[in-house]
Parts: sequence; C-alpha cells; structure tokens
Amino acid sequence: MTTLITGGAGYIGSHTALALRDAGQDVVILDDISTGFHQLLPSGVPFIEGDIGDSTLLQEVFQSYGINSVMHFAARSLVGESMQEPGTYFLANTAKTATLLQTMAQVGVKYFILSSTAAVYGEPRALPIDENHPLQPTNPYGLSKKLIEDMLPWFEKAQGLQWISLRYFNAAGADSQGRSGEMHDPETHLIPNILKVALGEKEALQIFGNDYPTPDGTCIRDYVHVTDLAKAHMQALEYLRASEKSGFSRNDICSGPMNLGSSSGYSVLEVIETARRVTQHPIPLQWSPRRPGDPAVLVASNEKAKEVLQWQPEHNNLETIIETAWRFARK
Ligand SMILES: NC(=O)c1ccc[n+]([C@@H]2O[C@H](COP(=O)([O-])OP(=O)(O)OC[C@H]3O[C@@H](n4cnc5c(N)ncnc54)[C@H](O)[C@@H]3O)[C@@H](O)[C@H]2O)c1
Ligand SMILES: O=c1ccn([C@@H]2O[C@H](COP(=O)(O)OP(=O)(O)O[C@H]3O[C@H](CO)[C@H](O)[C@H](O)[C@H]3O)[C@@H](O)[C@H]2O)c(=O)[nH]1
Repeated sequence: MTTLITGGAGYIGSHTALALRDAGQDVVILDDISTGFHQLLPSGVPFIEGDIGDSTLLQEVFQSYGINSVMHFAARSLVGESMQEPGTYFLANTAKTATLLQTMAQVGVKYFILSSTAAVYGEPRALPIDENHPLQPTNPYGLSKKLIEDMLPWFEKAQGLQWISLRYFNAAGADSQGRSGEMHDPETHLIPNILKVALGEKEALQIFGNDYPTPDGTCIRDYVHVTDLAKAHMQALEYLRASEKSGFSRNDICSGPMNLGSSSGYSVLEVIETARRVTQHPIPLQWSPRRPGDPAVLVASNEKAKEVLQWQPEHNNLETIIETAWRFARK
C-alpha cells in the first residue's frame, strides 16, 4: 500500500507527503531536485533522487518499495517558459509521464493521481468553470497536461489504470506548522512575490494589468490552500481504492478529472490589501502591462470534488492563506 510521490521535494508534493506521513501511510519520494529543494523533504520519508523518465529506476523503486499507487506532481510548470520552449514541456511533462504510466502498467501499479491545472481550460467561456468546460489550453504548459489527461483513459481501457486528474486552480499558503511552504526560483506567483516585498527582498510588487473587465481592473483568481490540496489527494486515493474494494466493475469506477478550487475569486488588488493587513507592510506597487496569456477571471466550480470525494476546503479564507504563507516566508 505504499504511495510513490513524484516531485515530493516541491511545493505541493511536499505538503502532500507530509499529510500522508502524518496519517501513518507509507510514502516514498522520487525527485530530481530540478526545481525542488532538499529542505522541503519531510523527515522520515524515504527519498530517491532521480528522474521520472528513467524507466529502469522506476521499476526498481516500484518493486523494492511495494508501490501500489502514484501521486504525480513532478513537472515543469512555468507558463511563460513554456511559451519560449514548448518542446521542453512536451518532453518533460507529457513524454516522461508516458514513460511513468507505461512502467506502472508493466509492473501492475494501478492507482494514479495527476497534478493537472486550470490551464487545461484556456480562456473561460462560462464561470464558474466546471469539468465539462471545453479544454482549449492557450499555452504549451496547459497543453502538456491536457495531453497527459488524454492518455489516461487509454491506459484505463487497456490495463485497468484507475486515475483521477486533479485540476488545481491557484495553489497558495503553507503548512500551518511551518514545515513546508512555497519556494520557486524564479518565483512567478502572486502571493510569494507580495511577501518578498514585505520582507524587503523586492522594492515593489509589479501588477500585470489594470484594464481587465473586472470591478477593479485586475485579474481575479481562485486561491486554494495547499493543505486542502494535500487532503484532496488523500481522499482521491481512498476513493479509488474503496471503489475497487466495493466490487464496482471497471466501467463504474469514476476515473476522471476534478477541479480543486475554493470557488471564490479575489482580484490582485484584494490579495494585496489582505497581505497589507496580515504583514503590516505598505507593499508599494508598480503598474505594468498585462502578462501575456493571463485570463481575466478564473474561478472553479468545486462541486464534483465535494460530491464525489466529500472534499471540503477548510482554509478558504484568504487571510488564513496569506498568514500561513507569511509565517513560512519569514522563516
Ligand atoms: N503551484 C500551482 O499553483 C499549481 C497550479 C496548478 C497545477 N500545478 C501542478 O502541480 C504540480 C506541483 O507544482 P509545484 O508548484 O509544487 O511545483 P514545484 O516545482 O515546486 O515541484 C515540482 C517538483 O518536481 C520535481 N521534478 C520536476 N521534474 C522532474 C523529473 N523529471 N523527475 C523527478 N522530479 C522532477 C522538481 O524538482 C520539484 O521538486 C506540477 O505538476 C504543477 O504543474 C501547480
Ligand atoms: O508578480 C506578480 C505575479 C502575478 N501577478 C498576477 O496575479 C495573478 C495570479 O498569478 P500567478 O502567477 O500567481 O498565478 P496564475 O493564475 O498565473 O497561474 C496559476 O494558475 C494557472 C492556471 O491558469 C496554472 O495552473 C499555473 O500553474 C498556476 O501557477 C495573475 O493575474 C498575474 O498577472 C501579478 O500581478 N504580479
């Protein structure tokens, strides 16, 4: 019953590894530390430094640790970089995940949870976005994840893979005990960049665009706490395992995509105002042109995850999200 966490030295993977470990479950992390950090690795969890595209290594790990499920976080995930180097994204995300899925099939590992993204939807046609919204990614990063989603039903049909693709909206916040948090280099995300200003590491927060069709002209996003994401992963895995135990035939098992978001939207300026209150820092601003590829509004419908997984985001409050991130940033 051991779960392999790829990308467990990264932001969301390390929080999920902590949650599984805290729940007494057996976990192993595989990470090549390309964008992750040794200091995010949870203590007491076996760690293998290596590449998810290395089938021989994967076979060894699956067999020696008795892996029966994989939570797959490892990926490149910078939208801007993907516009410059699309091939890197199709190889690192789509092709390496094909190797991972093929090796799982060879060894008989059946459960798979994918870190997918709101970027698979592209420009929203209706809000809130539910899972039936058309998938028309506007950048190679989103397409590299959509292509993985397209592969999954074929592995399901042919080899019985049972999978859930969790489409996160904007992951934010940090472990409430300060054991992990958001670390990216370069950091492109809004909240950690605001906190860098509060810490004096940046002079001002650049705001990309003030002319969006939103009440204050800045983009609206759905921020979901990373601890709630971690919990959803555990519930997704429990759901797949329980569905099989209860004797459902393969077609009844609800492999499929699920949005993970809080279902409420905040503008960039609202996030900054909240961060000003939390940090007691003025956060100077610098207005900049729109960032290419940013949709005006992204807000999830999270009804499916609530209904199917009984998932309930518990740290929805933007203030709590920023407080936990702030505690980690100061460390
Ligand atoms: N952060 C967000 O807001 C967000 C939103 C939607 C989806 N996602 C997805 O969630 C996942 C995790 O995101 P994150 O923010 O934690 O990213 P991250 O960069 O912090 O973590 C990714 C981890 O994967 C590792 N990795 C990358 N390529 C690897 C490879 N070939 N072999 C082994 N390890 C490899 C990195 O070293 C890193 O530790 C990604 O798949 C990302 O696309 C993130
Ligand atoms: O320094 C900054 C950083 C961001 N923003 C703005 O803040 C909002 C949020 O930006 P983030 O970079 O924090 O997040 P994104 O919405 O761009 O991206 C997130 O959501 C995407 C889905 O569209 C992908 O899933 C991606 O992996 C994930 O990080 C955007 O309007 C962006 O323009 C700024 O104004 N200044």
